[in-house]
Amino acid sequence: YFYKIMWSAMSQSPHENSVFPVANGDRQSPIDIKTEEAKYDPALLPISPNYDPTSAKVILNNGHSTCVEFDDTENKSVLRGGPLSGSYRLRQIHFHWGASDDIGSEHAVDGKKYAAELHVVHWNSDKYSTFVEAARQRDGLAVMAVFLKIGECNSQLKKITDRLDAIRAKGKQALFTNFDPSCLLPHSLDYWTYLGSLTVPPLLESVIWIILREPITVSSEQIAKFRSLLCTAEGEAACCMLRNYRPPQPLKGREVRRN
Ligand SMILES: CCCSc1c(F)c(F)c(S(=O)(=O)NC)c(F)c1F
Ligand SMILES: [Zn+2]
Repeated sequence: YFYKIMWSAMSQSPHENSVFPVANGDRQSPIDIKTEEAKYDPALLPISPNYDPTSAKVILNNGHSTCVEFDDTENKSVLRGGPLSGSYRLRQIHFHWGASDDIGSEHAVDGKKYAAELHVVHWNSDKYSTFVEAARQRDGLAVMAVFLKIGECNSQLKKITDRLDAIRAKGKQALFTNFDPSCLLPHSLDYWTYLGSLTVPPLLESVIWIILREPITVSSEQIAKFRSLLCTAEGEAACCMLRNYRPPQPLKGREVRRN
């Protein structure tokens, strides 16, 4: 239901700012990370993802991205450490990309954009009972972001891109289990962190962002497969999902820290 509210609102207005005043809020995402201004914080712990592959359930096309959803009825797959207090339970992963390989990520690094960006979405299951409740709290969500740059084919991402043909139209889903999203993380888990928001309506300012500094490598053909997804349902005039990233938003005095 929350999901439907989120996405239906997106189709109501051509301009998010008019429908969602929070779009002009003080902690909007994404941002352009100015590496020289990021402050080293010795108190920041290493991040500790601990995912059970059996918690993966389905892969789906929601009309705005492809996502893999996980069973979050218990603390089977959690993220701890880093800037977080307590356990954040894995909810879903999804991707953002652009119409060409020179753009596509949501966050930028010193003005540089990557070809795509993976988001691993978690919610604060220590303090809140559900994802929907957590999504309305300032410390409710933790999203780990991984940049995707163009190079060799990524054999781990292939587990996802090989399934996209089965979920080409909006609303399609397929069983997808025995998958640990750690397989999509880079060797180094060094990160930047800042307080931000969802990057899709309702743009809730409830996200603790953890942006991994090392990108992973994927092939141009793999990103092209994302663009072949449809943002339209079966029976509707087909429209390809060519891009789904929000541009960087004003920092408004926020601090970006690094470990
Ligand atoms: C199940 C309800 C939506 S879960 C979700 C999502 F689908 C999404 F796209 C983003 S995002 O803003 O785009 N990226 C961080 C989120 F933060 C989310 F929490
Ligand atoms: Zn996202």
